[in-house]
Amino acid sequence: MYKVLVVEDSSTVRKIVNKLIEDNPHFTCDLCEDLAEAKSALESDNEYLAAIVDLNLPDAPNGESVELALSYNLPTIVLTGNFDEFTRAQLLDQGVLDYITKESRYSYLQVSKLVDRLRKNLTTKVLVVEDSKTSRNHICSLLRKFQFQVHEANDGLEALEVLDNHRDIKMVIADHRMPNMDGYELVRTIRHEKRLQDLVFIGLSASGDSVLTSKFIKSGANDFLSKPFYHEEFYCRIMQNLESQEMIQTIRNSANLDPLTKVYNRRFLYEKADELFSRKATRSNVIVSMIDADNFKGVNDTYGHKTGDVLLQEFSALMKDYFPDDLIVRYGGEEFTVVSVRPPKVYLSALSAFMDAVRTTQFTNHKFNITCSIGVCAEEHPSLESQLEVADARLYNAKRAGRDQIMLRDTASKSAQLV
Ligand SMILES: Nc1nc2c(ncn2[C@@H]2O[C@H](COP(=O)(O)OP(=O)(O)OP(=O)(O)O)[C@@H](O)[C@H]2O)c(=O)[nH]1
Repeated sequence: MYKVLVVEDSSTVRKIVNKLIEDNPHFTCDLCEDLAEAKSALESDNEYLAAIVDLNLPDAPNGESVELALSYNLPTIVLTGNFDEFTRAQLLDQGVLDYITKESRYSYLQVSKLVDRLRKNLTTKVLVVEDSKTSRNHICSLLRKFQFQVHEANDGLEALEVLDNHRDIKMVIADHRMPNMDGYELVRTIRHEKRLQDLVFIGLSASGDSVLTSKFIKSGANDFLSKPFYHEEFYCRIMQNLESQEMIQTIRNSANLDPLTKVYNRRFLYEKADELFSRKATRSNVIVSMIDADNFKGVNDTYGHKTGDVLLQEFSALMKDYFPDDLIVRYGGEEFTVVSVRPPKVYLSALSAFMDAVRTTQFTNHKFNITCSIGVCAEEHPSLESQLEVADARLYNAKRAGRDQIMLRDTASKSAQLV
């Protein structure tokens, strides 16, 4: 749970801001109506994700509340009754994140959206690629102010190395002119790699050069920024691009994930299979396992269907713990498929550990134990379908042999040892 400090003398505005922020289950607000209350709140606890402060308070008529929040290094959003260009520029120079006029519900929605963005940014990695140290430092410090995890590279080649080492980077901001590999070549190289297709790429180009900017877009950039840029333009473009990417991800997840267990569905399995089986190098490493909870019907019959659903969710969560780098699919009912390209010994020891964990876990609030049976096909096959067929036949044999066992070839065992 993240805490947000709200300092505002109008009780109506306080209530609206509080409601909009706390509608999001990640947040709770501490409400203060003047500077004195804000001081004592910050003295007793300054673990706030952000501060939302009114510029003029009865006991702080000259922006002292803003200075206070900034002195605690809090990402600060300023609320004000009227828009004044001079004050706005002054506040942004002081280091506030944004300056929002109290006009309508829409303005307060902006505040709650920005606070949620800060929360997401804490785990969002951005790579800044720029050979000018001054410009790079400026962009990095703006990004850090918005709570991003920032990585840096001096040119395109260095950027590719960083992307390889930090595979969860979500956005790249890169200049056009750099030694070794320039921004265009970098974005073209990135777009060539399937893994990086969804990465947000924002190009930086010199002011007013529309040829450079269109060249960036044509090379595969999502957007561009002309240097020098305004603080607000910078973060509006960054936020907008990240939000579009998240929306695409949400749509994709709803097409690819099983809604109950949040592991992949069969549709995604077959899509992935094309990738895995199109190349001999990956095809020969594929290991397919069919994992089935034993006597699951009995769980439904004893505890009800809802508890059965919770068991499936907890069973899937356990699989995610033991097979973090493998593809986990709900094949149907209580039957799951795990597709791995890990070295067989490493993967099979994970299967063994998983079986042990299933035996000892107390599932659902009824705290009962279950077991599972597993059929594995580690031999090379021309298609996923035929590997699935073999793994499924072995699962059937494991069930027939008494359940709670793993069938790697023709013999069952209580743990996964290559035979
Ligand atoms: N709660 C719940 N039950 C499901 C779901 N999907 C399938 N089932 C139930 O899972 C049960 C599967 O039963 P069986 O195929 O007989 O398998 P089993 O009881 O696990 O027996 P073995 O596999 O032989 O160990 C059926 O009762 C289905 O109704 C689901 O999404 N939620």
